[in-house]
Amino acid sequence: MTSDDAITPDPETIAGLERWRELPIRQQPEWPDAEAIERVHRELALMPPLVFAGEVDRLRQRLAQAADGQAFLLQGGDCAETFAGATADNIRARVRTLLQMSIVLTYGASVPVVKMGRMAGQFAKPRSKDTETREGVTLPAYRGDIVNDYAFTEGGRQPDPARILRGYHTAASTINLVRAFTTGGFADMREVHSWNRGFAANPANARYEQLATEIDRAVRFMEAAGANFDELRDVEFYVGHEGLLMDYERPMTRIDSRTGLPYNTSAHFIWIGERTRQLDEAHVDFCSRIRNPIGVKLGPTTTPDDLKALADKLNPDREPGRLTFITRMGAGKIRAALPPLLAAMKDEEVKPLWVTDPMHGNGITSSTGYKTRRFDDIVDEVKGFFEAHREVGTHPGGIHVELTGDDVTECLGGSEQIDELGLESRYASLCDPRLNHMQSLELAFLVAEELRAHA
Ligand SMILES: O=C[C@H](O)[C@H](O)COP(=O)(O)O
Ligand SMILES: C=C(OP(=O)(O)O)C(=O)O
Repeated sequence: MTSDDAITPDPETIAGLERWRELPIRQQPEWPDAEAIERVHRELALMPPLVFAGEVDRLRQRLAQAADGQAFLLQGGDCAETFAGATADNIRARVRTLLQMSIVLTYGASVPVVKMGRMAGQFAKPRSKDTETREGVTLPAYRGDIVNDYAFTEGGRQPDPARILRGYHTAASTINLVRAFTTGGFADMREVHSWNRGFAANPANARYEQLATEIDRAVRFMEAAGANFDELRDVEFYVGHEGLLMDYERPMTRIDSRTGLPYNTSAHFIWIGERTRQLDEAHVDFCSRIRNPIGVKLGPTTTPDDLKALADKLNPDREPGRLTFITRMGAGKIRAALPPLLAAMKDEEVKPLWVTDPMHGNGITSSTGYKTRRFDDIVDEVKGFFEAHREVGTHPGGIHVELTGDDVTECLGGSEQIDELGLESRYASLCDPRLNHMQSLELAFLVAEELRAHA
């Protein structure tokens, strides 16, 4: 379609995109210079989109299949991406880890996996407190690299609008490399062994190697029998992040010339956090007006009425694949809190996609002062998620995890048995603790077993 035959958007659609400005809003920084932020808005609004609306539509179809029990969503990446961390090595390690997890799930549970990085835009963080105090000094909390610096200095913690543009460029180079990896041969299923290269030898890797050997043998057999695996060279890979910082999300939202409808072109998938999912506030209103599939994080206090109201607001036409509920209840609560929510949506003709985030309800602080999570709690929440779906008769549709491809020591336990003293050796996250490569693979094997049992 040329710009001449672009569909003209309805003026009400355009006006609706500004409605959030009149509503209560949470978790936004106090920018020191109103003019500077306006300049950034104007500049960002002219930058090329990072994703194409047609890809967003295809993802919606894939998520509809997952909601229907025909596929499974794997969503993972850093808690908080950083500008310095957007290196080729880091991005490759994360993509490889997700590909490995996905092959474990596909092969282990015979289910197509929708692959999505918590990547290329996961730069803004909601915080429990607006400030942080260290040794008697109080400064604004770190809100992610797109807002301020982690360095605990007055200048560092000052929100800086120029960071939004750097966030855009970092997201652009990240998504560029992700696309190169996933469509340039790196993600070819015949490379299953090579994805494991470079990661330290450990029991999860050894189990993976065994599985890769089986896949290799099956692929060689099928090729000998005439199957053409060249078609499986490229993989679909999507990106998503929390749609938190409105000064980034709004300028990245554009009108699709094919349909005249608004798409947030900063990512395929946008989710609303547990702290900003109030029905009559800015984030829910804004997300209700964009075409991207929307996720909502749900903590243990969510009620069936909250769910119904969110579904009415975010998916009034009950479009398949439009709405994903990402539950993050905590291992001790999920078995009581989730079944009534599943039951409340069970009779809907078009069901939401149910995804478990076993990370955010299981945060603890170690005696040595690190934010951490126990691998056992994460596993227990995943098991509770499958149990709840079995009890109610609904589809467990996906998993959302904070992970890295690196060998960090941020979560306790796993077969490497990271203990409290071990945390400090390679703790790199600037916000919440992530699963390392081995813990991620271990979790994938567990999910594959649960999925197989559920089938
Ligand atoms: O990633 C999620 C939140 O941003 C994070 O859990 C908030 O952490 P805080 O409680 O240290 O602010
Ligand atoms: C803040 C996050 O999660 P939640 O909204 O579930 O706390 C997150 O996923 O980074």
